[in-house]
Amino acid sequence: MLISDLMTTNFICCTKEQTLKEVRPMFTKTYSNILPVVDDSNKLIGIITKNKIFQILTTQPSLDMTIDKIYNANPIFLNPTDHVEETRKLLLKYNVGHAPVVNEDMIPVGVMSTKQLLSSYSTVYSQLSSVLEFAYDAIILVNQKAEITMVNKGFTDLFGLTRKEALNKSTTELFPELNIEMVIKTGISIHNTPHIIDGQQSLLSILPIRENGEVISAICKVTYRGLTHLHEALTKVKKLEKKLSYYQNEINEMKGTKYTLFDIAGESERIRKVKHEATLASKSMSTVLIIGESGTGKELFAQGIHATSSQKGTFVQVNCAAIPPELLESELFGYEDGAFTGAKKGGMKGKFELAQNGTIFLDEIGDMPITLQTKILRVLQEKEFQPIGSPRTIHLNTKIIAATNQNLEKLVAEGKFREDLYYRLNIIRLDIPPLRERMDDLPDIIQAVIQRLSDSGFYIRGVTHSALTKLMKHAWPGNVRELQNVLERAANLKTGDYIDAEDIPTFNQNNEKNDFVHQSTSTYKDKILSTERDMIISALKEAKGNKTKASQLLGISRPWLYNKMKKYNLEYSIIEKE
Ligand SMILES: Nc1ncnc2c1ncn2[C@@H]1O[C@H](COP(=O)(O)OP(=O)(O)OP(=O)(O)O)[C@@H](O)[C@H]1O
Repeated sequence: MLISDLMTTNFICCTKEQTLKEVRPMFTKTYSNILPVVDDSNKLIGIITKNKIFQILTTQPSLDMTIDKIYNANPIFLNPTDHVEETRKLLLKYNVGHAPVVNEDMIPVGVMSTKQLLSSYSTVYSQLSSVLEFAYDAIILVNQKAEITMVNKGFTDLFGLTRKEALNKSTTELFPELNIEMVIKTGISIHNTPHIIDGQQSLLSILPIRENGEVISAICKVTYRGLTHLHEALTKVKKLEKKLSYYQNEINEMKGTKYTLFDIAGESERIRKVKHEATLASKSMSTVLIIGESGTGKELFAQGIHATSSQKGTFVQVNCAAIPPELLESELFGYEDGAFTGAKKGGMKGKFELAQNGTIFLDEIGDMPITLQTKILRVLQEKEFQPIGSPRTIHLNTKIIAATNQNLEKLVAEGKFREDLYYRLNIIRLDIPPLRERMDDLPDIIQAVIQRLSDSGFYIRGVTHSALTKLMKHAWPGNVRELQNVLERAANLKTGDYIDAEDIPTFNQNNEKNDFVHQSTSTYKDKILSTERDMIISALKEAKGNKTKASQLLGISRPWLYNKMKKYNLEYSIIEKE
Protein backbone atom coordinates (compact mmCIF):
# COMPACT_ATOMS: atom_id res chain seq x y z
CA MET A 1 0.00 0.00 0.00
CA LEU A 2 1.30 3.45 -0.84
CA ILE A 3 1.54 6.15 1.76
CA SER A 4 -0.70 8.20 -0.48
CA ASP A 5 -3.34 5.44 -0.10
CA LEU A 6 -3.00 5.65 3.65
CA MET A 7 -3.37 9.40 3.42
CA THR A 8 -6.58 9.02 1.44
CA THR A 9 -8.17 6.58 3.79
CA ASN A 10 -6.93 7.96 7.03
CA PHE A 11 -5.94 11.57 6.81
CA ILE A 12 -7.77 13.47 4.13
CA CYS A 13 -11.24 12.82 5.35
CA CYS A 14 -13.43 15.73 6.12
CA THR A 15 -13.11 19.46 6.39
CA LYS A 16 -14.43 21.88 8.93
CA GLU A 17 -17.11 23.14 6.55
CA GLN A 18 -18.81 19.78 6.08
CA THR A 19 -21.86 18.85 8.10
CA LEU A 20 -22.09 15.78 10.22
CA LYS A 21 -24.71 14.41 7.77
CA GLU A 22 -22.28 14.73 4.85
CA VAL A 23 -19.43 13.20 6.74
CA ARG A 24 -21.19 10.08 7.98
CA PRO A 25 -21.16 8.11 4.67
CA MET A 26 -17.41 8.53 4.55
CA PHE A 27 -17.00 6.15 7.45
CA THR A 28 -17.99 3.22 5.30
CA LYS A 29 -14.93 3.87 3.14
CA THR A 30 -12.44 3.82 5.99
CA TYR A 31 -11.03 1.09 8.13
CA SER A 32 -11.70 2.74 11.44
CA ASN A 33 -14.67 4.22 13.21
CA ILE A 34 -12.91 7.50 13.58
CA LEU A 35 -12.12 10.08 10.93
CA PRO A 36 -9.63 12.88 11.33
CA VAL A 37 -10.69 16.41 10.46
CA VAL A 38 -8.15 18.47 8.56
CA ASP A 39 -7.89 22.14 7.73
CA ASP A 40 -7.03 23.72 4.34
CA SER A 41 -3.38 22.79 4.65
CA ASN A 42 -4.21 19.18 5.53
CA LYS A 43 -3.18 19.82 9.13
CA LEU A 44 -4.98 17.61 11.59
CA ILE A 45 -7.22 19.63 13.81
CA GLY A 46 -9.40 16.99 15.38
CA ILE A 47 -11.31 13.78 15.16
CA ILE A 48 -14.86 12.76 14.50
CA THR A 49 -16.37 9.43 15.51
CA LYS A 50 -18.94 7.42 13.62
CA ASN A 51 -21.70 7.86 16.11
CA LYS A 52 -21.83 11.44 17.15
CA ILE A 53 -18.84 13.01 18.72
CA PHE A 54 -16.14 15.29 17.55
CA GLN A 55 -13.42 15.81 20.12
CA ILE A 56 -14.87 16.14 23.58
CA LEU A 57 -17.95 18.27 23.57
CA THR A 58 -20.05 19.89 26.13
CA THR A 59 -22.94 19.89 23.69
CA GLN A 60 -24.51 17.16 21.63
CA PRO A 61 -24.01 17.92 17.90
CA SER A 62 -26.96 17.83 15.57
CA LEU A 63 -26.67 16.35 12.08
CA ASP A 64 -26.88 19.76 10.41
CA MET A 65 -24.16 21.25 12.49
CA THR A 66 -20.93 21.93 10.56
CA ILE A 67 -17.78 20.30 11.84
CA ASP A 68 -16.35 23.76 12.41
CA LYS A 69 -19.18 24.69 14.76
CA ILE A 70 -18.91 21.44 16.63
CA TYR A 71 -15.18 21.87 16.95
CA ASN A 72 -15.45 25.37 18.29
CA ALA A 73 -17.94 24.28 20.90
CA ASN A 74 -15.40 23.20 23.45
CA PRO A 75 -12.63 20.82 22.50
CA ILE A 76 -10.80 19.04 25.25
CA PHE A 77 -7.91 16.71 24.52
CA LEU A 78 -7.01 13.71 26.59
CA ASN A 79 -3.44 12.90 27.38
CA PRO A 80 -1.98 9.38 27.61
CA THR A 81 -0.89 10.20 31.14
CA ASP A 82 -4.39 11.22 32.28
CA HIS A 83 -5.90 9.08 34.98
CA VAL A 84 -8.37 6.60 33.45
CA GLU A 85 -10.97 6.79 36.21
CA GLU A 86 -11.10 10.57 36.17
CA THR A 87 -11.30 10.62 32.40
CA ARG A 88 -14.22 8.22 32.41
CA LYS A 89 -16.07 10.44 34.82
CA LEU A 90 -15.36 13.40 32.57
CA LEU A 91 -16.76 11.59 29.53
CA LEU A 92 -19.86 10.58 31.39
CA LYS A 93 -20.34 14.09 32.68
CA TYR A 94 -20.38 15.47 29.12
CA ASN A 95 -22.46 12.53 27.88
CA VAL A 96 -19.68 11.62 25.43
CA GLY A 97 -19.02 8.10 24.12
CA HIS A 98 -15.48 8.56 22.80
CA ALA A 99 -12.68 11.10 23.00
CA PRO A 100 -9.37 11.28 21.20
CA VAL A 101 -6.15 10.77 23.06
CA VAL A 102 -3.39 12.94 21.65
CA ASN A 103 0.33 13.07 22.30
CA GLU A 104 2.32 16.23 22.98
CA ASP A 105 2.42 17.04 19.25
CA MET A 106 -1.40 16.93 19.22
CA ILE A 107 -1.24 13.81 17.11
CA PRO A 108 -3.95 11.23 17.95
CA VAL A 109 -2.54 8.05 19.38
CA GLY A 110 -5.79 6.45 20.46
CA VAL A 111 -9.39 6.92 21.46
CA MET A 112 -10.82 6.67 24.94
CA SER A 113 -14.36 5.45 25.35
CA THR A 114 -16.28 5.38 28.59
CA LYS A 115 -15.56 1.66 28.67
CA GLN A 116 -12.06 1.14 27.22
CA LEU A 117 -9.05 2.62 25.41
CA LEU A 118 -9.37 2.02 21.67
CA SER A 119 -6.57 2.49 19.22
CA SER A 120 -8.13 1.87 15.84
CA TYR A 121 -7.26 5.20 14.26
CA SER A 122 -3.80 5.29 15.71
CA THR A 123 -2.91 1.87 14.32
CA VAL A 124 -2.09 3.12 10.83
CA TYR A 125 -0.38 6.21 12.14
CA SER A 126 1.71 4.30 14.63
CA GLN A 127 2.55 1.62 12.06
CA LEU A 128 3.73 4.34 9.72
CA SER A 129 5.70 5.98 12.54
CA SER A 130 7.31 2.63 13.34
CA VAL A 131 8.30 2.15 9.72
CA LEU A 132 9.86 5.60 9.69
CA GLU A 133 11.67 5.01 12.98
CA PHE A 134 12.87 1.61 11.83
CA ALA A 135 14.40 3.09 8.68
CA TYR A 136 18.14 3.52 8.74
CA ASP A 137 17.91 6.87 7.01
CA ALA A 138 16.71 10.34 7.95
CA ILE A 139 13.13 10.71 6.74
CA ILE A 140 10.52 13.43 6.77
CA LEU A 141 7.07 13.65 5.30
CA VAL A 142 5.94 17.09 4.14
CA ASN A 143 2.65 18.54 3.00
CA GLN A 144 1.94 20.54 -0.15
CA LYS A 145 3.43 23.65 1.48
CA ALA A 146 6.61 21.72 2.22
CA GLU A 147 5.85 21.77 5.96
CA ILE A 148 6.97 18.77 7.98
CA THR A 149 4.09 16.49 8.97
CA MET A 150 6.12 13.50 10.17
CA VAL A 151 9.74 13.16 11.14
CA ASN A 152 11.86 10.24 12.31
CA LYS A 153 14.72 10.02 14.78
CA GLY A 154 17.30 9.60 12.03
CA PHE A 155 16.34 13.04 10.78
CA THR A 156 16.29 14.80 14.14
CA ASP A 157 19.66 13.19 14.97
CA LEU A 158 21.19 14.30 11.69
CA PHE A 159 20.08 17.91 12.01
CA GLY A 160 20.36 18.11 15.82
CA LEU A 161 16.70 19.06 16.36
CA THR A 162 13.90 17.87 18.58
CA ARG A 163 10.73 16.52 16.96
CA LYS A 164 8.84 19.54 18.24
CA GLU A 165 11.32 21.90 16.60
CA ALA A 166 10.83 20.16 13.27
CA LEU A 167 7.10 19.31 13.16
CA ASN A 168 4.83 21.70 11.26
CA LYS A 169 7.82 23.83 10.32
CA SER A 170 8.48 24.90 6.76
CA THR A 171 11.38 23.04 5.14
CA THR A 172 11.84 26.04 2.86
CA GLU A 173 12.85 28.02 5.96
CA LEU A 174 14.57 25.30 7.98
CA PHE A 175 16.33 23.37 5.21
CA PRO A 176 16.33 25.54 2.07
CA GLU A 177 19.26 23.56 0.66
CA LEU A 178 17.06 20.43 0.39
CA ASN A 179 14.87 22.36 -2.04
CA ILE A 180 11.86 20.15 -1.36
CA GLU A 181 9.43 22.76 -2.71
CA MET A 182 11.08 22.33 -6.14
CA VAL A 183 10.06 18.65 -6.18
CA ILE A 184 6.54 19.55 -5.08
CA LYS A 185 6.36 22.22 -7.78
CA THR A 186 7.76 20.17 -10.64
CA GLY A 187 6.64 16.70 -9.52
CA ILE A 188 10.07 15.39 -10.57
CA SER A 189 11.63 13.02 -8.06
CA ILE A 190 15.26 13.05 -7.05
CA HIS A 191 17.10 9.80 -6.41
CA ASN A 192 20.26 9.44 -4.38
CA THR A 193 21.74 12.78 -5.31
CA PRO A 194 24.97 13.56 -3.42
CA HIS A 195 24.56 16.24 -0.79
CA ILE A 196 26.85 17.56 1.93
CA ILE A 197 25.37 18.10 5.41
CA ASP A 198 27.73 19.56 8.00
CA GLY A 199 30.67 18.36 5.92
CA GLN A 200 29.21 14.87 5.91
CA GLN A 201 28.63 13.06 2.66
CA SER A 202 25.02 11.99 2.17
CA LEU A 203 22.59 10.97 -0.55
CA LEU A 204 19.31 12.80 -0.96
CA SER A 205 16.10 11.38 -2.38
CA ILE A 206 12.80 13.25 -2.61
CA LEU A 207 9.68 11.52 -3.85
CA PRO A 208 6.53 13.48 -4.69
CA ILE A 209 3.23 11.92 -3.58
CA ARG A 210 0.35 12.46 -5.96
CA GLU A 211 -3.40 12.34 -5.66
CA ASN A 212 -5.48 12.64 -8.82
CA GLY A 213 -2.36 13.75 -10.65
CA GLU A 214 -1.62 16.62 -8.25
CA VAL A 215 1.37 16.58 -5.91
CA ILE A 216 -0.09 16.71 -2.41
CA SER A 217 2.99 15.93 -0.33
CA ALA A 218 6.47 14.47 -0.52
CA ILE A 219 8.80 12.12 1.29
CA CYS A 220 12.36 13.26 1.76
CA LYS A 221 15.06 10.74 2.63
CA VAL A 222 18.67 11.48 3.49
CA THR A 223 21.00 8.49 3.53
CA TYR A 224 24.05 9.31 5.61
CA ARG A 225 24.86 6.08 7.41
CA GLY A 226 26.51 3.05 5.88
CA LEU A 227 27.68 4.85 2.78
CA THR A 228 31.00 2.99 2.91
CA HIS A 229 29.20 -0.37 2.53
CA LEU A 230 27.24 1.11 -0.28
CA HIS A 231 30.43 2.26 -1.92
CA GLU A 232 31.87 -1.27 -1.76
CA ALA A 233 28.73 -2.72 -3.33
CA LEU A 234 28.83 -0.08 -6.05
CA THR A 235 32.44 -0.91 -6.84
CA LYS A 236 31.40 -4.53 -7.42
CA VAL A 237 28.55 -3.44 -9.68
CA LYS A 238 30.95 -1.17 -11.56
CA LYS A 239 33.32 -4.10 -12.20
CA LEU A 240 30.44 -6.10 -13.65
CA GLU A 241 29.38 -3.14 -15.75
CA LYS A 242 32.92 -2.89 -17.11
CA LYS A 243 32.78 -6.52 -18.22
CA LEU A 244 29.43 -5.95 -19.84
CA SER A 245 30.63 -2.85 -21.66
CA TYR A 246 33.68 -4.81 -22.89
CA TYR A 247 31.41 -7.28 -24.68
CA GLN A 248 29.17 -4.45 -25.81
CA ASN A 249 32.17 -2.74 -27.37
CA GLU A 250 33.09 -5.95 -29.18
CA ILE A 251 29.63 -6.02 -30.74
CA ASN A 252 29.80 -2.33 -31.55
CA GLU A 253 33.17 -2.76 -33.20
CA MET A 254 31.80 -5.54 -35.35
CA LYS A 255 28.85 -3.44 -36.38
CA GLY A 256 30.63 -0.09 -36.70
CA THR A 257 28.50 1.58 -34.03
CA LYS A 258 29.32 3.36 -30.80
CA TYR A 259 25.95 3.06 -29.12
CA THR A 260 23.11 0.60 -28.67
CA LEU A 261 19.51 1.31 -27.73
CA PHE A 262 20.51 0.52 -24.12
CA ASP A 263 22.77 3.59 -24.15
CA ILE A 264 19.78 5.86 -24.58
CA ALA A 265 19.29 7.20 -21.09
CA GLY A 266 15.88 8.21 -19.78
CA GLU A 267 12.84 6.36 -18.57
CA SER A 268 10.14 9.00 -19.17
CA GLU A 269 7.02 7.69 -20.83
CA ARG A 270 7.78 9.59 -24.04
CA ILE A 271 11.33 8.35 -24.49
CA ARG A 272 10.32 4.79 -23.54
CA LYS A 273 7.71 4.90 -26.30
CA VAL A 274 10.30 5.99 -28.89
CA LYS A 275 12.75 3.33 -27.66
CA HIS A 276 10.03 0.70 -28.07
CA GLU A 277 9.25 1.93 -31.59
CA ALA A 278 12.98 1.89 -32.41
CA THR A 279 13.22 -1.74 -31.26
CA LEU A 280 10.32 -2.64 -33.55
CA ALA A 281 11.93 -0.64 -36.39
CA SER A 282 15.14 -2.65 -36.02
CA LYS A 283 13.30 -5.89 -36.75
CA SER A 284 12.42 -5.08 -40.37
CA MET A 285 14.17 -3.70 -43.45
CA SER A 286 11.68 -0.83 -43.75
CA THR A 287 13.01 2.69 -44.07
CA VAL A 288 13.05 4.70 -40.86
CA LEU A 289 12.63 8.47 -40.64
CA ILE A 290 13.84 10.09 -37.41
CA ILE A 291 12.59 13.58 -36.66
CA GLY A 292 13.80 15.70 -33.76
CA GLU A 293 15.48 18.95 -32.83
CA SER A 294 19.23 19.15 -33.01
CA GLY A 295 20.97 17.28 -30.19
CA THR A 296 18.00 15.15 -29.18
CA GLY A 297 19.75 11.89 -30.04
CA LYS A 298 18.73 11.09 -33.61
CA GLU A 299 22.12 9.60 -34.44
CA LEU A 300 22.08 7.67 -31.18
CA PHE A 301 18.75 6.12 -32.15
CA ALA A 302 20.00 5.34 -35.67
CA GLN A 303 23.05 3.56 -34.27
CA GLY A 304 20.89 1.78 -31.71
CA ILE A 305 18.54 0.50 -34.41
CA HIS A 306 21.47 -0.83 -36.43
CA ALA A 307 23.09 -2.45 -33.37
CA THR A 308 19.80 -4.22 -32.54
CA SER A 309 19.05 -5.21 -36.14
CA SER A 310 20.19 -8.43 -37.74
CA GLN A 311 22.19 -6.52 -40.36
CA LYS A 312 25.72 -7.94 -40.21
CA GLY A 313 27.42 -5.16 -42.19
CA THR A 314 28.56 -1.80 -40.87
CA PHE A 315 26.81 1.44 -39.96
CA VAL A 316 27.68 4.17 -42.41
CA GLN A 317 26.76 7.76 -41.76
CA VAL A 318 26.37 10.50 -44.34
CA ASN A 319 25.85 14.06 -43.23
CA CYS A 320 23.96 15.47 -46.20
CA ALA A 321 24.38 19.04 -44.92
CA ALA A 322 28.13 18.90 -44.38
CA ILE A 323 29.19 17.53 -47.76
CA PRO A 324 29.20 20.06 -50.63
CA PRO A 325 26.38 19.27 -53.10
CA GLU A 326 28.83 18.63 -55.96
CA LEU A 327 30.59 15.91 -53.94
CA LEU A 328 27.52 14.31 -52.41
CA GLU A 329 26.66 12.11 -55.37
CA SER A 330 30.15 10.58 -55.61
CA GLU A 331 30.27 10.20 -51.81
CA LEU A 332 27.01 8.26 -51.90
CA PHE A 333 27.39 6.15 -55.01
CA GLY A 334 31.16 6.02 -55.50
CA TYR A 335 32.88 6.10 -58.88
CA GLU A 336 35.02 4.07 -61.22
CA ASP A 337 38.62 4.77 -62.13
CA GLY A 338 38.73 7.82 -64.40
CA ALA A 339 35.02 8.57 -64.03
CA PHE A 340 35.70 12.32 -64.05
CA THR A 341 38.64 14.71 -63.94
CA GLY A 342 40.06 14.88 -60.45
CA ALA A 343 38.67 11.45 -59.52
CA LYS A 344 40.93 9.26 -57.35
CA LYS A 345 42.96 6.65 -59.12
CA GLY A 346 41.37 3.25 -58.82
CA GLY A 347 37.96 4.79 -58.13
CA MET A 348 36.18 5.04 -54.78
CA LYS A 349 33.51 3.00 -53.07
CA GLY A 350 30.41 4.99 -52.24
CA LYS A 351 28.66 5.04 -48.88
CA PHE A 352 25.83 2.86 -50.19
CA GLU A 353 28.28 0.18 -51.20
CA LEU A 354 30.16 0.48 -47.90
CA ALA A 355 26.88 0.03 -46.07
CA GLN A 356 26.07 -3.15 -47.98
CA ASN A 357 24.41 -5.65 -45.61
CA GLY A 358 24.51 -2.91 -42.97
CA THR A 359 22.78 0.42 -42.45
CA ILE A 360 23.17 3.77 -44.15
CA PHE A 361 22.23 6.75 -42.02
CA LEU A 362 21.30 9.78 -44.12
CA ASP A 363 21.59 12.55 -41.56
CA GLU A 364 20.19 16.04 -42.25
CA ILE A 365 18.21 14.64 -45.20
CA GLY A 366 16.23 17.89 -45.33
CA ASP A 367 19.38 19.61 -46.65
CA MET A 368 19.85 17.23 -49.57
CA PRO A 369 19.86 18.99 -52.97
CA ILE A 370 16.69 18.27 -54.93
CA THR A 371 18.58 16.69 -57.88
CA LEU A 372 20.12 14.14 -55.57
CA GLN A 373 16.74 13.52 -53.91
CA THR A 374 15.55 12.15 -57.27
CA LYS A 375 18.50 9.76 -57.43
CA ILE A 376 18.03 8.61 -53.86
CA LEU A 377 14.36 7.98 -54.52
CA ARG A 378 15.30 5.74 -57.43
CA VAL A 379 17.69 3.75 -55.24
CA LEU A 380 15.03 3.36 -52.57
CA GLN A 381 12.48 2.14 -55.10
CA GLU A 382 14.67 -0.10 -57.20
CA LYS A 383 17.01 -1.28 -54.46
CA GLU A 384 19.95 -0.98 -56.80
CA PHE A 385 22.36 1.65 -58.12
CA GLN A 386 25.40 2.16 -60.34
CA PRO A 387 28.61 3.90 -59.24
CA ILE A 388 29.40 6.97 -61.38
CA GLY A 389 30.95 5.96 -64.69
CA SER A 390 30.46 2.28 -64.00
CA PRO A 391 28.47 -0.35 -65.88
CA ARG A 392 28.19 -2.34 -62.61
CA THR A 393 24.77 -2.52 -60.99
CA ILE A 394 24.91 -3.05 -57.26
CA HIS A 395 21.90 -4.64 -55.57
CA LEU A 396 21.31 -3.08 -52.20
CA ASN A 397 20.76 -5.04 -49.02
CA THR A 398 20.98 -2.03 -46.78
CA LYS A 399 18.70 -0.68 -44.10
CA ILE A 400 18.04 2.99 -44.68
CA ILE A 401 17.59 5.43 -41.84
CA ALA A 402 17.11 9.13 -42.56
CA ALA A 403 16.99 11.95 -40.03
CA THR A 404 16.35 15.65 -39.95
CA ASN A 405 15.66 18.49 -37.55
CA GLN A 406 13.70 20.29 -40.24
CA ASN A 407 9.97 20.28 -40.85
CA LEU A 408 9.84 18.03 -43.92
CA GLU A 409 6.12 18.65 -44.50
CA LYS A 410 6.89 22.37 -44.74
CA LEU A 411 9.80 21.74 -47.12
CA VAL A 412 7.49 19.60 -49.27
CA ALA A 413 4.90 22.41 -49.32
CA GLU A 414 7.62 24.90 -50.32
CA GLY A 415 8.79 22.59 -53.11
CA LYS A 416 12.19 22.08 -51.49
CA PHE A 417 11.70 18.39 -50.73
CA ARG A 418 10.22 15.81 -53.07
CA GLU A 419 6.85 14.64 -51.85
CA ASP A 420 7.32 11.10 -53.22
CA LEU A 421 10.68 10.81 -51.42
CA TYR A 422 9.05 12.05 -48.22
CA TYR A 423 6.41 9.30 -48.39
CA ARG A 424 9.06 6.72 -49.33
CA LEU A 425 11.11 7.64 -46.23
CA ASN A 426 8.21 8.12 -43.87
CA ILE A 427 7.43 4.42 -43.48
CA ILE A 428 8.43 4.05 -39.86
CA ARG A 429 8.66 7.43 -38.19
CA LEU A 430 10.30 8.17 -34.85
CA ASP A 431 9.61 11.56 -33.29
CA ILE A 432 12.18 12.30 -30.61
CA PRO A 433 10.85 14.80 -28.07
CA PRO A 434 13.07 17.72 -27.05
CA LEU A 435 14.69 17.47 -23.64
CA ARG A 436 12.55 20.27 -22.17
CA GLU A 437 9.46 18.11 -22.73
CA ARG A 438 10.90 15.17 -20.75
CA MET A 439 12.76 16.85 -17.93
CA ASP A 440 12.27 13.82 -15.69
CA ASP A 441 14.91 12.16 -17.90
CA LEU A 442 17.47 14.76 -16.87
CA PRO A 443 18.96 12.92 -13.84
CA ASP A 444 19.35 9.71 -15.89
CA ILE A 445 20.97 11.50 -18.80
CA ILE A 446 23.31 13.41 -16.47
CA GLN A 447 24.33 10.07 -14.99
CA ALA A 448 25.01 8.64 -18.46
CA VAL A 449 27.02 11.69 -19.55
CA ILE A 450 29.07 11.62 -16.33
CA GLN A 451 29.78 7.96 -16.93
CA ARG A 452 31.06 8.80 -20.41
CA LEU A 453 33.18 11.65 -19.04
CA SER A 454 34.61 9.30 -16.40
CA ASP A 455 35.41 6.76 -19.10
CA SER A 456 37.30 9.44 -20.97
CA GLY A 457 39.52 10.19 -17.98
CA PHE A 458 37.67 12.71 -15.81
CA TYR A 459 37.26 11.91 -12.14
CA ILE A 460 33.68 12.81 -11.30
CA ARG A 461 31.60 11.19 -8.61
CA GLY A 462 28.36 12.91 -9.59
CA VAL A 463 26.53 16.23 -9.44
CA THR A 464 25.42 17.85 -6.22
CA HIS A 465 21.80 18.54 -5.46
CA SER A 466 22.24 22.29 -5.97
CA ALA A 467 23.87 21.67 -9.35
CA LEU A 468 20.98 19.42 -10.34
CA THR A 469 18.48 22.08 -9.26
CA LYS A 470 20.25 24.63 -11.47
CA LEU A 471 20.28 22.24 -14.44
CA MET A 472 16.57 21.51 -13.94
CA LYS A 473 15.70 25.18 -14.30
CA HIS A 474 17.15 25.47 -17.80
CA ALA A 475 15.02 24.78 -20.89
CA TRP A 476 17.86 23.12 -22.91
CA PRO A 477 17.26 24.54 -26.38
CA GLY A 478 20.37 22.61 -27.52
CA ASN A 479 18.98 19.43 -25.95
CA VAL A 480 21.27 16.60 -24.77
CA ARG A 481 24.24 17.93 -26.73
CA GLU A 482 24.02 21.24 -24.87
CA LEU A 483 23.74 19.37 -21.57
CA GLN A 484 26.82 17.35 -22.50
CA ASN A 485 28.80 20.47 -23.30
CA VAL A 486 27.77 22.13 -20.05
CA LEU A 487 28.78 19.06 -18.03
CA GLU A 488 32.08 18.71 -19.87
CA ARG A 489 32.95 22.33 -19.16
CA ALA A 490 31.93 21.85 -15.54
CA ALA A 491 34.12 18.73 -15.37
CA ASN A 492 37.06 20.90 -16.39
CA LEU A 493 36.23 23.65 -13.92
CA LYS A 494 35.27 21.69 -10.81
CA THR A 495 37.59 21.62 -7.84
CA GLY A 496 35.96 18.86 -5.76
CA ASP A 497 34.85 15.33 -6.54
CA TYR A 498 31.37 16.47 -7.52
CA ILE A 499 30.13 18.96 -10.09
CA ASP A 500 28.63 21.76 -8.04
CA ALA A 501 26.26 24.62 -8.93
CA GLU A 502 29.14 27.09 -9.20
CA ASP A 503 30.82 24.92 -11.86
CA ILE A 504 27.77 25.35 -14.07
CA PRO A 505 27.37 28.47 -16.20
CA THR A 506 24.65 30.97 -15.44
CA PHE A 507 22.07 30.41 -18.11
CA ASN A 508 20.62 33.32 -19.98
CA GLN A 509 17.00 34.04 -19.09
CA ASN A 510 15.79 33.70 -22.68
CA ASN A 511 17.29 30.18 -22.90
CA GLU A 512 18.61 30.64 -26.40
CA LYS A 513 20.75 27.87 -27.87
CA ASN A 514 24.36 28.04 -26.68
CA ASP A 515 23.31 31.22 -25.00
CA PHE A 516 24.98 30.98 -21.67
CA VAL A 517 27.69 33.05 -20.13
CA HIS A 518 29.87 32.13 -17.23
CA GLN A 519 29.38 34.14 -14.05
CA SER A 520 32.87 35.58 -14.07
CA THR A 521 33.32 36.99 -17.57
CA SER A 522 31.84 36.74 -21.03
CA THR A 523 35.32 36.65 -22.61
CA TYR A 524 35.56 33.19 -21.06
CA LYS A 525 33.02 31.95 -23.57
CA ASP A 526 34.79 33.71 -26.45
CA LYS A 527 38.09 32.16 -25.42
CA ILE A 528 36.57 28.68 -25.28
CA LEU A 529 35.01 29.14 -28.72
CA SER A 530 38.18 30.43 -30.36
CA THR A 531 40.26 27.69 -28.73
CA GLU A 532 37.78 25.12 -30.01
CA ARG A 533 38.00 26.56 -33.53
CA ASP A 534 41.82 26.54 -33.45
CA MET A 535 41.85 22.95 -32.20
CA ILE A 536 39.58 21.83 -35.03
CA ILE A 537 41.66 23.60 -37.69
CA SER A 538 44.93 22.14 -36.42
CA ALA A 539 43.44 18.63 -36.13
CA LEU A 540 42.13 18.83 -39.68
CA LYS A 541 45.52 20.04 -40.89
CA GLU A 542 47.30 17.27 -39.04
CA ALA A 543 44.89 14.72 -40.47
CA LYS A 544 45.38 16.23 -43.94
CA GLY A 545 41.66 16.87 -44.25
CA ASN A 546 40.69 13.32 -43.26
CA LYS A 547 37.72 13.91 -41.01
CA THR A 548 37.64 10.47 -39.44
CA LYS A 549 41.25 10.92 -38.38
CA ALA A 550 40.66 14.51 -37.28
CA SER A 551 37.67 13.50 -35.16
CA GLN A 552 39.79 10.74 -33.59
CA LEU A 553 42.56 13.24 -32.83
CA LEU A 554 40.00 15.52 -31.19
CA GLY A 555 38.23 12.68 -29.41
CA ILE A 556 34.85 13.63 -30.87
CA SER A 557 32.52 11.90 -33.30
CA ARG A 558 32.59 12.59 -37.03
CA PRO A 559 29.10 14.14 -37.13
CA TRP A 560 30.08 16.31 -34.21
CA LEU A 561 33.12 17.46 -36.14
CA TYR A 562 30.91 18.22 -39.14
CA ASN A 563 28.61 20.24 -36.92
CA LYS A 564 31.53 22.16 -35.45
CA MET A 565 32.92 22.79 -38.94
CA LYS A 566 29.54 24.13 -39.94
CA LYS A 567 29.33 26.24 -36.80
CA TYR A 568 32.71 27.85 -37.41
CA ASN A 569 32.21 28.09 -41.18
CA LEU A 570 35.18 25.82 -41.82
CA GLU A 571 34.35 24.83 -45.37
CA TYR A 572 35.04 21.26 -46.38
CA SER A 573 37.10 22.21 -49.43
CA ILE A 574 39.03 25.02 -47.72
CA ILE A 575 40.28 22.70 -45.01
CA GLU A 576 41.13 20.10 -47.57
CA LYS A 577 43.34 22.63 -49.39
CA GLU A 578 44.93 24.24 -46.32
N1 LIG B 1 19.02 9.87 -24.27
C1 LIG B 1 20.33 10.06 -24.33
N2 LIG B 1 21.13 9.45 -23.45
C2 LIG B 1 22.46 9.65 -23.49
N3 LIG B 1 23.09 10.44 -24.39
C3 LIG B 1 22.33 11.06 -25.29
C4 LIG B 1 20.92 10.91 -25.31
N4 LIG B 1 20.44 11.63 -26.33
C5 LIG B 1 21.49 12.23 -26.92
N5 LIG B 1 22.64 11.88 -26.30
C6 LIG B 1 23.98 12.34 -26.64
O1 LIG B 1 23.86 13.70 -27.07
C7 LIG B 1 24.70 13.95 -28.17
C8 LIG B 1 23.88 14.43 -29.33
O2 LIG B 1 23.11 13.34 -29.82
P1 LIG B 1 22.97 13.05 -31.37
O3 LIG B 1 24.21 13.45 -32.12
O4 LIG B 1 22.47 11.68 -31.54
O5 LIG B 1 21.83 14.12 -31.68
P2 LIG B 1 21.17 14.49 -33.07
O6 LIG B 1 19.73 14.64 -32.80
O7 LIG B 1 21.61 13.52 -34.12
O8 LIG B 1 21.80 15.92 -33.34
P3 LIG B 1 21.97 16.71 -34.76
O9 LIG B 1 20.59 16.89 -35.33
O10 LIG B 1 22.56 18.02 -34.34
O11 LIG B 1 22.87 15.87 -35.59
C9 LIG B 1 25.44 12.66 -28.47
O12 LIG B 1 26.71 12.68 -27.89
C10 LIG B 1 24.59 11.59 -27.82
O13 LIG B 1 25.36 10.52 -27.41
